[in-house]
Amino acid sequence: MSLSPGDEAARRLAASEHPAPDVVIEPDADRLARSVAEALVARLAAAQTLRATASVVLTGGSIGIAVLEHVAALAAEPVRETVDWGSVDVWWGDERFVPAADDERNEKAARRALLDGVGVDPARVHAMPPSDGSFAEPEDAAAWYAGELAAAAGDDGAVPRFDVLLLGMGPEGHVASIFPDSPAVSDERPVFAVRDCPKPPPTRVSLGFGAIAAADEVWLVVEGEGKAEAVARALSGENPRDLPAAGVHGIRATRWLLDVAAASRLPGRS
Ligand SMILES: O=C(O)[C@H](O)[C@@H](O)[C@H](O)[C@H](O)COP(=O)(O)O
Repeated sequence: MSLSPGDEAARRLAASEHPAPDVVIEPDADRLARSVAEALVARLAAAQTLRATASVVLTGGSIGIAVLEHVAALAAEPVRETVDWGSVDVWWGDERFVPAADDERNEKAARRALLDGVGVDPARVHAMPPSDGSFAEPEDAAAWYAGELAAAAGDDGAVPRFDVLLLGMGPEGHVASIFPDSPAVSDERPVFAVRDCPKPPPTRVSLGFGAIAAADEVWLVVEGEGKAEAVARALSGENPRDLPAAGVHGIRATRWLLDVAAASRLPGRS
């Protein structure tokens, strides 16, 4: 008995457990950042038409912050969709465990790029604690953040269902602060401390694979030739222990949002 195309797709989806990732390629890093910003505004606005609130998990890194800068610019343009930022829950995928005023903080960069200019509700901005806050140790900061996630999740469990979870990726395939062959790849907690991180600063707090998988959509935003090999390996099903970016999936969608350079090692692209 031959399967109809719809049956075949359902069979593949069931077999794959996760929807197949989709790949979007933009000409360069700036147009990638703007395209992701437009898509993020549309997705959050759409979520708010359904339930008045929306939730996003931000990432650090250069392209992650560039996206926020473009979102801020869009907020100043007469656009089709508008986001009620006062009803958006903002979380982080990872954070450097350094003083709050340190320029290395992902939160500080996100506030400067977007949050301080769009009227977010302070009670809905869920920053991971700094090293000069209430917690002297990153493990305690992580435990507190796990409580924040669980409180927001309510009956849904340990982690709320995020509408969009943004991730950058390092040249060796790390996402958030989950690095290859590190304890983080097998840590099943939703959030944990990371020490001796290969990317400075060395001490961080990071979501784990389980929390990332709670997102409705996971968007990996990657630019540059230096990451092309890792992109190709991730999309060819590499072991997440060796290449963490290969191990992240959204419930409904996993989107690889690339510039031409980062996509250059994909089949048919070189
Ligand atoms: O805190 C961090 O450093 C980020 O969360 C990290 O995971 C980042 O997204 C990647 O390292 C990509 O960074 P670039 O976009 O700057 O290459």
